[in-house]
Amino acid sequence: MKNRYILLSLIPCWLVYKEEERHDRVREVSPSEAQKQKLLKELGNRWLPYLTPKDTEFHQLWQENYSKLILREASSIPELLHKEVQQAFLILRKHGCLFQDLVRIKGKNLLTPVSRLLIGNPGYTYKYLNSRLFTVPWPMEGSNIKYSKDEIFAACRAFFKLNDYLRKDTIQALDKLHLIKSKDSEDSAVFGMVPELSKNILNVGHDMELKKRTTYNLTLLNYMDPQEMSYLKEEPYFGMGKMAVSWHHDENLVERSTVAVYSYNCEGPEVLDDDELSPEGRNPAVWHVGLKIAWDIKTPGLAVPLHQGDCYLMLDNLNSTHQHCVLAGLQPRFSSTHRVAECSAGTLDYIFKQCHLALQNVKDDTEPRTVHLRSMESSVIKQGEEIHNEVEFEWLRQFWFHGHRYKKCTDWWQLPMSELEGLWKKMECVTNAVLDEIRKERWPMEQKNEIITDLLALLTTRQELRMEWCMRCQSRIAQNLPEDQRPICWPYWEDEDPEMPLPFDLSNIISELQGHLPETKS
Ligand SMILES: O=C(O)CCC(=O)C(=O)O
Ligand SMILES: [Fe+2]
Repeated sequence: MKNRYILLSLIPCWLVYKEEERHDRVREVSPSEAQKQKLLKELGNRWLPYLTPKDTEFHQLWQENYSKLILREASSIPELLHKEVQQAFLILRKHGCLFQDLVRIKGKNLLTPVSRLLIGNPGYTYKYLNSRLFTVPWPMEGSNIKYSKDEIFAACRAFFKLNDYLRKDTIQALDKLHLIKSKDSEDSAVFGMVPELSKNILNVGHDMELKKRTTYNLTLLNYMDPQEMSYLKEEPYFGMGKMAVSWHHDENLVERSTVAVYSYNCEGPEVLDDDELSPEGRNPAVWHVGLKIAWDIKTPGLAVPLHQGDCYLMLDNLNSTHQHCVLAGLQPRFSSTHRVAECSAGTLDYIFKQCHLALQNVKDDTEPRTVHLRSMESSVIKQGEEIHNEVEFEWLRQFWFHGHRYKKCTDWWQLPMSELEGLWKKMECVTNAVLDEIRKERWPMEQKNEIITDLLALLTTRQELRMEWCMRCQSRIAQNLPEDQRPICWPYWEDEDPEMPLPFDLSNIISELQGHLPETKS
């Protein structure tokens, strides 16, 4: 592991240039980007209107257009919970557990202004802006997790408690707004009395739906000290001032699930008197959450000030119909954003199952490097190679891209990651075995062509993604990160590596496969 940096520097630079060219060619303006540019041009130097609590129509606008945004003022939340949570934020900052993410947006590598940490169910991950974050596990019942420090354990426990509090609170809020309709009441109106049994079944459906949308499985913590940021983007449509997080919808969430946010700005010198500072618009000294309706320029935007310990809930489909942003104040500020991440392909259980599925095609009783395949059925080969790509690019490379950051809090991921690497290595042997079989004459033409066509597509993707990950790791912005966070391009190996049956660079194999296909197909 130690010599990874050395290996990385040996990646031939022509590979890098090739990849840059590819990106230039494929980089194009997405429709939403084009629409955004058009809108900004139309606006010229005018701003769209937005309201703050100083405006008389503020509450009416909120009720009419932003009713699924719920604010819970700090005073409504138990004092002890505030204490534990705020302490937890400070501990995590003290131990350097929050990191700026090197994300990829429209082919560009960018460092997020806010520093983040994902805490949640053991083995869960959350993907945003092409980066998969891995949870520092919170201590759920029955889990036995080792933390690097007792204080970090206490911090994770505090966010687990907060999560439970916010879950219960969210259920109450949804009930109050009748946002999860009881099927029971709808149906009984139509059919008269519902027999007890079917009533129970309907209630079960209702409860499941409620659970699905409120059982937060992780929280993404944010932290930023505006004084440390030399540059923050200006909010472009309304003139709301400096943004810590630009307009966005939260990604990868269960449909219609709530996002619950706890906001904690460190107290500083008393914030300047509101009206004196800015007779119009929001107070730039105070942190706010900004909301707007997506694709709507008629409805004014909303800027809601957030004071120490305030929480807000984005209920039901608010996250998809509206966008939100975070407007910076002057003091450092933390937030804990509790989400129901869509995890059908995002848990360790899931990826292990996938790997075992792929490796069902290997006969058990063989020595490590030479594997014997059970089937050369094209669908079986294809599935195996797809999973090979999935574990390599969605798990191993994503994990090592974050360097050693996870070790700061816990060694929880080390063992599963090395197990996954072992399974992936076996899949390298499978690909090698498939290639060996193809080189033999005995396969019917049609079956062979089918396998080669699928394999070619999947190996081309593998090659392209390997180059892309090398580029991401080698970018200047990545290399300038502090040592413990610096991306590691892993897995990586040299051609002569006796443990690896195939080269890292698949160009020659791809050319060979192209040569196997009949003229018309190549
Ligand atoms: O900090 C906040 O209030 C919200 C942050 C946010 O929108 C996000 O992390 O997605
Ligand atoms: Fe968000």
